[in-house]
Amino acid sequence: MEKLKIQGGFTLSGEVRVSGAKNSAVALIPATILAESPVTIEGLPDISDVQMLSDLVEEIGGQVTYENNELTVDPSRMVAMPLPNGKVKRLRASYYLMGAMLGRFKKAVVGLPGGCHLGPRPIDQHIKGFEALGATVTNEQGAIYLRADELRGARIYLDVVSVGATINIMLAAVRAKGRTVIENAAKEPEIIDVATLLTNMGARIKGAGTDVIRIDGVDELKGCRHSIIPDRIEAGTYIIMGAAMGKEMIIDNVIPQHLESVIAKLREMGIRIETSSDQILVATQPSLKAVDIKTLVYPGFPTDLQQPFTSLLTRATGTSMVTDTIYGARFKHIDELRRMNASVKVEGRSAIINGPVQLQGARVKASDLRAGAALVTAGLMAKGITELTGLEHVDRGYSHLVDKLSNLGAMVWRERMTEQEIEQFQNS
Ligand SMILES: CC(=O)N[C@H]1[C@@H](OP(=O)(O)OP(=O)(O)OC[C@H]2O[C@@H](n3ccc(=O)[nH]c3=O)[C@H](O)[C@@H]2O)O[C@H](CO)[C@@H](O)[C@@H]1O
Ligand SMILES: C=C(OP(=O)(O)O)C(=O)O
Repeated sequence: MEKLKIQGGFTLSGEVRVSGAKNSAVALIPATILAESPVTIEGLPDISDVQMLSDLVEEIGGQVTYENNELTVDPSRMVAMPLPNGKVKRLRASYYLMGAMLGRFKKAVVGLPGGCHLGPRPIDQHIKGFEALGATVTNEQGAIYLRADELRGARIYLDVVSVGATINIMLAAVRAKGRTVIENAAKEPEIIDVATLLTNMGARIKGAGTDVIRIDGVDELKGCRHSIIPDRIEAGTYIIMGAAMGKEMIIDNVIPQHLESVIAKLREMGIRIETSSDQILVATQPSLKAVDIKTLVYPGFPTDLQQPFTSLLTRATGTSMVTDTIYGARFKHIDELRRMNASVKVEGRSAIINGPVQLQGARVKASDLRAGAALVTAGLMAKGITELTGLEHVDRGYSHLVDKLSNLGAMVWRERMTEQEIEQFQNS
């Protein structure tokens, strides 16, 4: 087990290249199950969620090769092997195995997913969608059993705008008979990316990226090559780090339109930001203004960036409020920020931050992926050394974090934890 150490206070400059999008990758890999011949995905991030999903695809008989961030899956010998336990519990996106296996085999057994603990994360809308397509769905001892004699297109109105349900229904519906219409669909860029792959495989999908998606089912899908979109959340994390500590820092391989809500807020704080077609330049300023943030579905401010943004707001003058309308309990990082001298309190779905304060290095623990990103951001800003544990969360979503930050001039490194530290960590 390792911990991350950060000696804070160093200016960040130079260029950082963003990796492929985690939330696309974790859907694109299960989507390969639907093809009859090999699918290649280029530009995948080196993160544990990708490793986990390619292992799961291998477990059901996929032949997987992975080299230079390029994954090829030959799905021709796959079978509908039950996956009730094990790796499926270690990430959220294992739920996409349900839609993909249901589409291809008309049956699946997949354990309930894991992922970040952000309060309740039900999958009722996924199940409602599968049932509308004609599947029988039961929950038996923590695993979802799906079976259908035949999948038939249907009109599905999502009661909650859900990224996961939108993609999962799309994965099953591409192999249903007739037309499926998903209403009140999520509009995140990752949904367009998955629809692009499926379309290249031969699927007929219209409207991905809008709130009505129409899918005409086909009898067969073939292999193809697909290049993944850049990770807007990883990019946003580096922009926030640059807003805190950057001197003309450049974020490369980014689609600035994916981050308009974040860029607008940073400009409101007084941060200098310049955008070009695939790069963003960010430079901090001596004094930053407090702002309020409310997370919303895309294109609103992403919930996945509210935690690192909270760390940045400790430097702003005045009172800021961060309200998470997607996950009302996504505030486990706040206690840790307090250990670092932040003046933050949580009231209901909001965190209230008073600044500016000088953060101090401390021993802190990442309770989830973006809590980790928040604490790394805080560590970069802090006086002294910050020690971060819980790196298994961070490794789910940040490719080569230490190398990328070191190249920007940060003083950051990983160290093996002692037996005593591991015991303390496990008991905390
Ligand atoms: C692997 C992946 O892509 N993860 C992202 C995905 O998670 P995920 O797909 O889990 O998030 P959803 O968009 O489904 O969830 C949005 C909201 O809807 C609720 N809900 C969702 C489904 C459902 O069946 N019933 C229900 O009530 C959730 O509890 C949440 O409050 O979108 C989230 C919201 O942008 C991001 O934080 C995650 O990084
Ligand atoms: C919540 C997240 O991931 P997951 O849905 O995979 O847990 C995230 O990426 O911030």
